[in-house]
Amino acid sequence: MQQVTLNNCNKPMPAIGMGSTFLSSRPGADPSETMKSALLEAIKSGYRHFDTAFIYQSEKPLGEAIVEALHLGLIKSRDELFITTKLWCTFAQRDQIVGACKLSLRALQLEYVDMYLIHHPLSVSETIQKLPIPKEIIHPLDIKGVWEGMEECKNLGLTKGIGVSNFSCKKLEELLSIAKIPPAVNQVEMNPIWQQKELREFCNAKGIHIIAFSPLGAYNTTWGHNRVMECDVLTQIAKSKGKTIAQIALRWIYEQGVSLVVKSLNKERMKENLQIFDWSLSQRDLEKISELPQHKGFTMASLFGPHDFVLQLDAEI
Ligand SMILES: NC(=O)C1=CN([C@@H]2O[C@H](COP(=O)(O)OP(=O)(O)OC[C@H]3O[C@@H](n4cnc5c(N)ncnc54)[C@H](OP(=O)(O)O)[C@@H]3O)[C@@H](O)[C@H]2O)C=CC1
Ligand SMILES: O=C[C@H](O)[C@@H](O)[C@@H](O)[C@H](O)C(=O)O
Repeated sequence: MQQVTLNNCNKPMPAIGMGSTFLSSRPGADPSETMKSALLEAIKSGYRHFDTAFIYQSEKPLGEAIVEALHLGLIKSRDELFITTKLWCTFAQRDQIVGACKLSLRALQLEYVDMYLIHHPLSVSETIQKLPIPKEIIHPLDIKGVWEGMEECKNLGLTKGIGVSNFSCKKLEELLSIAKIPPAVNQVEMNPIWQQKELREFCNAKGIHIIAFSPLGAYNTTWGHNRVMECDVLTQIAKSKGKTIAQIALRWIYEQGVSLVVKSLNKERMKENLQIFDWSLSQRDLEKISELPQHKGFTMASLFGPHDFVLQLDAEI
């Protein structure tokens, strides 16, 4: 698997990771068991990079899958894996970050993660009971305080690297102006239908590596769409190359110098999504993809409610 070198993390990151927002995928199934067996299957299929988050409830099953993988001898040591988790917005305050990271480590049964990300550029001051979230409890992020907490997690050895997610150029500028340790990565929505050209240019210039989430447009999920997987241009390219549409989308992301996290519960599709390294897109294919009409899929407003301040964050990214 191709690996990427990151600015504040001394461990290389595999360019493809397995996502883990699984909850809505199989109605009726025990989510924890479904996740654990899918994650174990992913390790068997060759995945070594895993993307989780406090809010996904997939840290515990991922931890269990890692224990089992060690037991089965699929991996010799935890060090062979690159594990990312994320600080949830209810913990996004200076004095709560180290504790939140330790909570995630306990669920994962790990002594350290490889990457710890601020999940969203906002904070929520109470535990969320139900949606929509009242606007009184959503606040702008105290970037200085929260990033100091992230730096402390790294300095304590709780995480090898630190970064952010869903950060616009504007939010990154703010962060870079105060950071002692600049962020290694920015995990954002990116796929052929939401190409993030401006953000990519900015991040390239600043040495921040982009990780694409929802690289298939979160196809067949409650929060996703079919614009990537049913795109005519991608379908034609896939046919002409004898590849699948998913492979064309993932290869395009990789050719932009971006890593990706893709989620599948299906063994065949897990393997299919890794088969993108021994062929390439032609100049003509790249041109056609660069001309595709753009549509954003994920919005923070869909999660936190259409409050002015959240809509403003969405408009920036
Ligand atoms: N930082 C953030 O705010 C966010 C981070 N993420 C992270 O990114 C990960 C990936 O993004 P996600 O939103 O899950 O969406 P993806 O774009 O990875 O799409 C996942 C969907 O595509 C299907 N799929 C996967 N591979 C194929 C294939 N080869 N052919 C056809 N269908 C396929 C899956 O179904 P099946 O399982 O049946 O194969 C699933 O329904 C998440 O799991 C999460 O870890 C996601 C959203 C926001
Ligand atoms: O409730 C929270 C959502 O499930 C959470 O997962 C989002 O933050 C986002 O869509 C993601 O997948 O990272």
